This record gives sequence, C-alpha cells and structure tokens, in this order.
Amino acid sequence: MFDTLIVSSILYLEKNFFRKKEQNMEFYKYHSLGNDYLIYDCNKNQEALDKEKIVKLCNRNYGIGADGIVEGPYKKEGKMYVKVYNADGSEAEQGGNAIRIFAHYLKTIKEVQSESFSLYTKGGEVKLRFLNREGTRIQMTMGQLSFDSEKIGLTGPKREALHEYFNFGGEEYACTCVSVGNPHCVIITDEISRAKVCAIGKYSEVADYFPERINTQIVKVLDKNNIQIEIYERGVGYTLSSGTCSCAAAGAAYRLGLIDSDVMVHTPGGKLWTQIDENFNVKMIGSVKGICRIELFEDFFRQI
Ligand SMILES: N[C@H](CCC[C@H](N)C(=O)O)C(=O)O
Repeated sequence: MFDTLIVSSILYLEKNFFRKKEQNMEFYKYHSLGNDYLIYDCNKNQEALDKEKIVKLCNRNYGIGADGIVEGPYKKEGKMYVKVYNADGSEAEQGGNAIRIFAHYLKTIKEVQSESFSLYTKGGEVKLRFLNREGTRIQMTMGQLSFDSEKIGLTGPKREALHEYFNFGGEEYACTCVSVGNPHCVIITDEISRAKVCAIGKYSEVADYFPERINTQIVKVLDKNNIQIEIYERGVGYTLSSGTCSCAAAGAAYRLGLIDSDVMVHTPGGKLWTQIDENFNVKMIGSVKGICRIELFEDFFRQI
C-alpha cells in the first residue's frame, strides 16, 4: 500500500514537474512584398506537418495566417532541401518569394555564412546570393523557363502554348503557358485589376486543361522594361506578390517579343526585378522582411 503511494507520487511529480516540457511548434513569419510565409524549421521542431495542419495554420481567421509554409532544411549528402507548401496544403515544385524568405532565415540563424549557396526544392536546384549584409535583398537564379506543354502539365498535343485561346468561366482568353519549375498561365491585357485576375483565376486554377492546376497572372506591358501584374496563385488564391509568377509573366512577355530581357515587375505588393538570358534562364531580385517568431499553444490542433 505504502509502496504504491510512493510510486504513484513519483510518477505524478515526474510527469508534471520534471519531464522536459514538450516543445510547442515554433514558426517564424516573414513576407516578401506582402507574400507572407511561415518558416517551420524541421531541425528545431519534433511534430510533423500534414495537409490538415497546414490549412489550419495558414487560415487567416482561425490560425496564424499565411500564403504558405516553407519547411526545412532537410540535409542530405551536403545539400539542403526545402518544401514549399501552399495555404491549401499542396506542395509546390518551386517558390520564388518563399525560397528567398527561407534563405534569409538560414542566414539569420547562421546556418549559412557564405554570400551565395544552393537550395533544393521539389523542382530542383535554385541558387541564392545575398546582395546586402543583412541578407534582406536576395538574388535568386530560378533555372530555365520552359514553354513545353508537357512540362507545364497542359493537356492536348505536345506544343508551346503561346497566345493560345482557352475558355475560363465562359470567356475566351489568349494565354501563354510557362513553367518556372511550377506551372503558370499568363494573359496579356490592357485592363488590369484584382477583380479581373480573381474572376479568371477561380476558373483557370482548376480548369481541365491543367490536371496539376495552375498559377494565373494577368500582365499589362507598361514599356520595354516594365510590366504590371495581378496574381491568382495555385493553392492560395489572390496574392500581393509572387516570385515565380513574376518570372513567368516576364518570361511570357519576353517570349512574345513585347519586352526586353531586363524587366521590373510591378506587383500590388511592390517591385521584383527579373532578367532573362538568351536560353530563357531567369533570375530575380527582391526584398524580404521578418515579422515575428511564433510559438503555438499546445492545444491549437485540438477540436474545441
Ligand atoms: N502557389 C505556387 C507556389 C508559390 C509561388 C509564390 N508564392 C512564390 O513564392 O514564388 C504554386 O503552387 O506553384
């Protein structure tokens, strides 16, 4: 009797006072021109993410709120891998703003000391270069744009879909489809607005032409070195900015002969500089801003 009492007391004390408190999930929130992401460092957190958790975390009313989550760095054979998740929990092949945000995070935690380095996403290698001491201005080499319908995941015969007509929501649009590692549908237009890109994007994102779904941009050519875009991202919806969407918009306009190779992309959230070479390799430069560190309550995912 007395022994049982001692054992149960020790177990109670161990459970409530001595066991190291399970670390709650910790996130860092950043944005690049209003395209905001949570960083989930898999080496500092024990709990695994899944689609349901990502959706709850990115919800702007019931969660932290973000356009997506970047998880990593997973280290393997001297390389660092990251996963880019959209707010709907889907994993993207690539992310321009998302990866630059992650690069800045790695610099702040001194995981990276060099001026330039590579990260690996589902879509392959991307090269990053810090352009200032704080690591808030970052150049990213995104790799080669492709207009190949098969790389984009566009149904129908293998082709380049340049100024090809598609029907979204009962309206016909002349589209140029391009892959930046992730798929994009670009529409050149004179009338540009949030309302217009949302009216198109809610149909184009899930159109049968694109079994893997698609990111949609409408583009107004201001002059040979400036374009204005509005964005409807796959797995997110309307966003204020997007690195891959900016590169896709510039790449499509350049392929159509509408602009020069160096172009400033004006997004609602700010400006992203892009450069396309003769082989359609694209690089971009943009800023990153830290917002906060967040520790989740341990019962956040518990149903109320
Ligand atoms: N929504 C995109 C991924 C994020 C793109 C954008 N936010 C960026 O960081 O470049 C997709 O599903 O392909």
